Amino acid sequence: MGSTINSQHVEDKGHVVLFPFMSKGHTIPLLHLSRLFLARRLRVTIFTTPANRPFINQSLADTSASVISLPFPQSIFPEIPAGVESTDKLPSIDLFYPFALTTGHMQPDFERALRTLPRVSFMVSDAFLWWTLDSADKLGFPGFIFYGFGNYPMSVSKVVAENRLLHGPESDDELITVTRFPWIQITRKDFYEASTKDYHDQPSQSSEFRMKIKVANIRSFGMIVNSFYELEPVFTDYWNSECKPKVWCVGPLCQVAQDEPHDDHHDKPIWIEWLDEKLEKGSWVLYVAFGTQAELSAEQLQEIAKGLENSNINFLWVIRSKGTEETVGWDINGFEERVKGRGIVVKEWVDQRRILMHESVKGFVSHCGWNSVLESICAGVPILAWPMMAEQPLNARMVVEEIKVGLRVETCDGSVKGFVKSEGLEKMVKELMEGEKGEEVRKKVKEFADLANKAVKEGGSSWLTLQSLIDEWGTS
Ligand SMILES: O=c1ccn([C@@H]2O[C@H](COP(=O)(O)OP(=O)(O)O[C@H]3O[C@H](CO)[C@@H](O)[C@H](O)[C@H]3O)[C@@H](O)[C@H]2O)c(=O)[nH]1
Repeated sequence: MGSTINSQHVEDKGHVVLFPFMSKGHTIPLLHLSRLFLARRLRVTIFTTPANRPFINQSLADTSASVISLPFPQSIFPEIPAGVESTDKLPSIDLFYPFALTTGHMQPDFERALRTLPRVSFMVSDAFLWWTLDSADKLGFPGFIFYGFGNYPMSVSKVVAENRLLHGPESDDELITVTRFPWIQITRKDFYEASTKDYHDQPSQSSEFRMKIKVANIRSFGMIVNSFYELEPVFTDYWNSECKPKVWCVGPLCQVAQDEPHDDHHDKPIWIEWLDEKLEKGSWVLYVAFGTQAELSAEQLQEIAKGLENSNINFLWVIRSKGTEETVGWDINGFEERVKGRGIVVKEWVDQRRILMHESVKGFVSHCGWNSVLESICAGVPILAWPMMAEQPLNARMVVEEIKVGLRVETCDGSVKGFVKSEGLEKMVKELMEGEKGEEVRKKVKEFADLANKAVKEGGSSWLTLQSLIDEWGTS
């Protein structure tokens, strides 16, 4: 899992094309995967768009990966502002479907560029870029898809859909037993479709997108999954014995970064210095962050602030929500002043993995984006699960009920995506950091951290799976 892969080391054991979806949570793991291919002596070409290119160039600056950017098409949907080329820059995540559908217009440019490349052995592209499978088909190389999440949500969703389980109950909060996995109970609110404004307002865009993805699934030669066998053996076995296409678990991909050195003299952000100080004093810190997509209301942000303030726990809170200072009644400066010495708020991009790996960090309040879950597991940090959208409610169920590496935040109406009052947060933060249940999940997450580490080491399950993928499809 070396981190420096320069051109001298790369022999031509095949050529892989990668096309990540334009969203950080989808791009970051595929950049890690590209390092793994380079380390196994494959040539790598990554496709992206001009506005996303700097992030990719910077992430892979020390490698020989080639990056090609294709113009992002003018959207036929007027709501998508010109210049927006990634989901985190959308004015609202409600525009996800128009954005994703717009990418389809890149297909001609993609195919023109592919025709100029050395022979491609295989492609790994995000399933959200369904049209790339068409291109692979036309140009005669196998295409694999990547979703960015694990086998648990995929398997549960499949069983729920096939058995039309969401059609039965009268209320969105009623518990439904997942027939094939009867120890799991879900509610309609665990699913994006059934409970969001987005679905009801844009049923045609949503179903058009889902249909395209379904076809891409059928066309693909397999799914590359950012997970490891030992984390979800039941769901991986279920998928590979009863469903298609085959899944290849090659993660956790964030482990690729585990050997990356940090130049502490030249590269030490103030929040890492702050964590160092806490560590010196023997104090524990709670990390609070909700990924790159979640949109929290000003009201919800205020409740978080109050809950953290009242908890008396040390915390590092990364905020990306728009409109914090501007919102009436939200005095973030006053809040920072009051919690000075005990808590800090960061409004910039952070190296999340570095924070989670810091020895002072002993808990993570997370929206349960799959990358955050894996990064927390790898760092041995237990999670306070607070799912907000997409497959996050299912990830939260897995974290809390299946692998038991976290607790769930208390919502005021008890539902999976309900509003969280300061008291509900304060209570569960204390339980995670100081309580008995917190201690149990802390112990459990360390066991999985160990398994994750073994999975990616030479001879481990993910290491072997990647090798068999390359042996089967790599050599051109
Ligand atoms: O300041 C920041 C903010 C984020 N990150 C990284 O960005 C990624 C965020 O990914 P994730 O935790 O999965 O959250 P989202 O950005 O919300 O991810 C989207 O994509 C995921 C993968 O498909 C899904 O699981 C989520 O539901 C979906 O919201 C992680 O690697 C973080 O470490 C940073 O390094 N610094």
